[in-house]
Amino acid sequence: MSQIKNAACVGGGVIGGAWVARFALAGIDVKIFDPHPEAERIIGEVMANAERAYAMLTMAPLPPKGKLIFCKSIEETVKDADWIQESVPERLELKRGVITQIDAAARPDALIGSSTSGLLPSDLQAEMKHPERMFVAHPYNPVYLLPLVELVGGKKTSKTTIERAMLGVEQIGMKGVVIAKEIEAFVGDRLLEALWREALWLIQDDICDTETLDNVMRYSFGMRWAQMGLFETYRIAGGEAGMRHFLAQFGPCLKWPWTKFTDVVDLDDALVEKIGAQSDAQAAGRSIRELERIRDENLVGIMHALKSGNGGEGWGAGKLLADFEAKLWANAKKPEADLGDVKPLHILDTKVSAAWVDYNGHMTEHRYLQVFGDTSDGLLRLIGVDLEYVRDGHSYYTVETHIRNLGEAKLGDALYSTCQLLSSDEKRLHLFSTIYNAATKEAVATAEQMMLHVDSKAGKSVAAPAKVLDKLKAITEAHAGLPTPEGAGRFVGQKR
Ligand SMILES: NC(=O)C1=CN([C@@H]2O[C@H](COP(=O)(O)OP(=O)(O)OC[C@H]3O[C@@H](n4cnc5c(N)ncnc54)[C@H](O)[C@@H]3O)[C@@H](O)[C@H]2O)C=CC1
Ligand SMILES: C[N+](C)(C)CC(=O)CC(=O)[O-]
Repeated sequence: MSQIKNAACVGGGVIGGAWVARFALAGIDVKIFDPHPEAERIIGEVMANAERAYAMLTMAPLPPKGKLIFCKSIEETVKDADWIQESVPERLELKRGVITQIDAAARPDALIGSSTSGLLPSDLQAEMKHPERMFVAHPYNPVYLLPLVELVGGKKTSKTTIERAMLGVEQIGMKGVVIAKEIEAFVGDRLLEALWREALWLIQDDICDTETLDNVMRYSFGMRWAQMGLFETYRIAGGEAGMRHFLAQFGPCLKWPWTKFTDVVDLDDALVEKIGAQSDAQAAGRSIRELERIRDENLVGIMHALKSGNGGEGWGAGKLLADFEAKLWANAKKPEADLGDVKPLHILDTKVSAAWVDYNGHMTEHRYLQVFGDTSDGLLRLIGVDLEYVRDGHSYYTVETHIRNLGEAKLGDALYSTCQLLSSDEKRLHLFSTIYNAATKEAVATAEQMMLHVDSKAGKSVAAPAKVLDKLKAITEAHAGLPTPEGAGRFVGQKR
């Protein structure tokens, strides 16, 4: 499949809005059709949450954000799209009608995915003229952060369509899994349905309340599931004899009356009110958007932890994030600069995200180090020390940093950083970076740093190769004519 350049989202609610964000943050223009009078506001709020989450998730250079274009009809929305994602309410007749309407207006080579939680693709594609290009692409909320998409073909879906869909979801940083046979609710939602039914019985029968049930999950097996899933968890639970022992020991329990979920609880008004009241108490006055932001921060933290898991190779969603970031760096515009320019190099442009703001209402201290770290990374890429160079076993390590905070940076402030080389030799790189407020041009912080070129396998400093030193020399000589930055050579402490 050629790259997705234009996407279309029909339905922009909880899921459709998050698909919009996922496509747009992957640099893809998105046309949207949703008759809801508040659709633009709702999708704008989802987009803001998504951008906040991505600012926490990665410092890799995202492509320029795709345009969001709100359309007045399905036809206008889908006519130029490479990928069309349907996310209207879970009603078969409504979905079938919308998908048939999409099919009639879409380009012959367009892919048509449905976000349905459990309807069969064969049923959805029944009235299409070109059913071969329709499939289920079932995501998990929030689509802009949870990478999994269940790809399910119907009786008339072509093999090529599923292959193209796999490439498409990979392009936007997601993990496509192909479900071998269509079945209602596919895999994830069947598992979730069983858990959900049992949970409702436990609340109905006053075994526990919603907070207790959620705590049982989040302080125990919920954490296991986030990285080991079910079967790997149980393999380990079988001890040295592994899965076969686990099955032998816990197989018989399956016949004991441990669960009731084969019967569906009667969601009568009393139970709805009981669950609603307990859920309200749990939320403790937090709005949905506030809960979404807490959820997103937690999900980012989990993915960061998994990114360094498995001995640093990454695990599960963390490895997927690492692979996606490597692609972002590889696809990023190669930094260009006139290395002989007699002025500090302009390296990084960024914006203070909500995740960077602390209880003092301004950018918190460790985020300055993050920006200075990304600034020195930007300088290193300019002299050819990029991920490929690092993979070849050499790098520059920072061995000393002195940061001065000169002012405050507030939520939403646009910032940029510059870098001046104070000196360099075959092993050392002495640099002075400054973060400026892009609007006022005032310096908000400086960092003086010493970096050492290393053989990362041997774990010792070695001379950098000529191809790097030549570039370093050009910059150092150009910067030799600059005034020594105010603050260079400073140390922490009061004047004696
Ligand atoms: N909410 C969730 O946790 C998940 C939902 N899904 C599936 O995603 C689909 C959408 O669900 P949600 O986003 O939760 O629902 P939602 O109610 O939040 O959003 C549905 C949107 O569709 C719009 N809409 C209604 N008729 C339309 C039409 N004819 N054309 C265009 N837009 C129309 C509505 O205005 C609304 O904004 C469903 O199939 C659902 O099963 C999938 C994964 C998770
Ligand atoms: C509750 N639900 C069936 C809509 C859930 C899903 O479809 C997937 C998810 O995000 O949990």
